[in-house]
Amino acid sequence: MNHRQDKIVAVVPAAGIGSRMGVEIPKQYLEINETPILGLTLSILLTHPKIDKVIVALHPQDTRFHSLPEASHPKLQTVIGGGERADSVLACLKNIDDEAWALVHDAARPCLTHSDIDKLLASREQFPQGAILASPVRDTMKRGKCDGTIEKTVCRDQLWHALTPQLFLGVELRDNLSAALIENATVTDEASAMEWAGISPGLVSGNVQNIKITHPDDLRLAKLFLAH
Ligand SMILES: Nc1ccn([C@@H]2O[C@H](COP(=O)(O)OP(=O)(O)OP(=O)(O)O)[C@@H](O)[C@H]2O)c(=O)n1
Ligand SMILES: C[C@](O)(CO)[C@H](O)COP(=O)(O)O
Repeated sequence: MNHRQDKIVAVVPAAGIGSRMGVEIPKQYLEINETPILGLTLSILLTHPKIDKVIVALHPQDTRFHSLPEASHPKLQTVIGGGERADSVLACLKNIDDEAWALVHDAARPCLTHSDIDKLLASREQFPQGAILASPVRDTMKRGKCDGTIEKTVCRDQLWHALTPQLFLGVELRDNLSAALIENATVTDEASAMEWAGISPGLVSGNVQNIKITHPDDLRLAKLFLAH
């Protein structure tokens, strides 16, 4: 395919408060092996040879970012994020060239590998409209009822966990995300905005260790994964 211009801009939503983590400081500043999660995530992106620029969305009241060693990296730019993850992503997308590819990656996923980034970038040949890293569900899937019992077993064929990064042409993602938000569509990841616009993004099987740190237990898992 014609990549038009092969400029890759990483977009990192890091403006959340980490309420499910249940601690005082935003989870992206919790440390694993004495390094803040956001620092770990940024260093993976900043050291990837194909990533030209990294734009990070920060909470308006963020006081910690400037203390990270990565904060002064020449490839890095910051913007103020919004009320929801999608608003933060959109704030970043307003700062990228129309023809650049946006590689959107959660600050809270510090176990991403360069080989998974390479796999996603290479998938543009197969999925020119963009793709996401994902992992097929492994367990038997149940739909529950409000009373805590099982309504039914759900067929797990073709069910995937959506991971990040998610890769789309910046201008297309920006237009679809902004239109989906105006229409109050449910947009929990970039692919949902593209799906809303009638596009079928590709699914690229990624490393299951690329977890999102959401609950306290995830910190222990991430530490284990990063040790290997
Ligand atoms: N308004 C928001 C909300 C979330 N995020 C970012 O989006 C990523 C994934 O979101 P999630 O895990 O839900 O983070 P939080 O919103 O911080 O967590 P919680 O939902 O538990 O409050 C995180 O890197 C988070 O910082 C963001 O940039 N802007
Ligand atoms: C984008 C995401 O990480 C994909 O798994 C996820 O949707 C983020 O938000 P969530 O609220 O934790 O689902």
